[in-house]
Amino acid sequence: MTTAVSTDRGEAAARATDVWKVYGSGEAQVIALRGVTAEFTKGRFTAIMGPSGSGKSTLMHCLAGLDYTDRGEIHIGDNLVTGLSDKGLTLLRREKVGFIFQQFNLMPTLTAEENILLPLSIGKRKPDRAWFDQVVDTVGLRDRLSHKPTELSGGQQQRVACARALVQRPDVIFADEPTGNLDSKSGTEVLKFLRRSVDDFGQTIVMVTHDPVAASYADRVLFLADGQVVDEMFDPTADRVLDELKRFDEIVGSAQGEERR
Ligand SMILES: Nc1ncnc2c1ncn2[C@@H]1O[C@H](COP(=O)(O)OP(=O)(O)OP(=O)(O)O)[C@@H](O)[C@H]1O
Repeated sequence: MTTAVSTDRGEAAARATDVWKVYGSGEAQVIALRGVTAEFTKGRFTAIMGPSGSGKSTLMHCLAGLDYTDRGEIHIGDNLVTGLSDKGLTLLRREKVGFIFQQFNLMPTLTAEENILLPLSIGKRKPDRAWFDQVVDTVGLRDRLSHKPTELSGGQQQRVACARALVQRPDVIFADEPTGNLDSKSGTEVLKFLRRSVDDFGQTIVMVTHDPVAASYADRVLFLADGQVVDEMFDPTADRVLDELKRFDEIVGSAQGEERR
């Protein structure tokens, strides 16, 4: 497979340039990213897909300043992420980036409202009440704001996490398998919300997923294999994504067969 350099039109909200990431050393060494170059355009929804171990989470963690790169550059907007101190990274994550995780990651002792406002309170920023109301109404949580996470369904908890990410108006929201723990109805609600936040509010979203249906909500899918960007697809449908993933399986399968011979 050749390394495809990913390009997209418009201003980049996040960008990786020739990023390498190596875990471990010697025999245990794993090259998780091999020179990844990719742009994530402002106001667009991008899904990252690829086989297990292809480097999707590593790429997302490097983009979001949750992990260090070994080589190459990461930008969030005009900010160079690579080279920032721990303090600089903490500030950047707090002010520029929103996260949605598969496990929701809500604070159990706080109400839904307190969870949604937590990133703002940590950053000592005042909530814009009108915007808070709009976000809460969009995710349909108005009558659940005083509930603690244990009093909410999985889908409702993930909608709290979505609202928490959106309320701070980050440059980019990174979502790691946001529907992985949800039944298909709740998953659809979350995906529709993510789509709406792009269409109605101009939010930029980067989402790692294994699910072709989830990927079909994106504007574009970036395919990784063996730590490299190998393809991209605009205006994806679940069927086209599935076909592409099957094609990768065949290529990877035949490459492994060659190696064994
Ligand atoms: N902390 C770590 N230490 C050592 N190796 C790691 C670490 N994190 C990831 N890896 C390795 O790096 C490679 C890429 O992992 P990564 O989690 O990014 O893949 P992925 O595409 O997200 O996989 P999955 O779909 O299974 O979540 C894998 O071979 C993985 O085993």
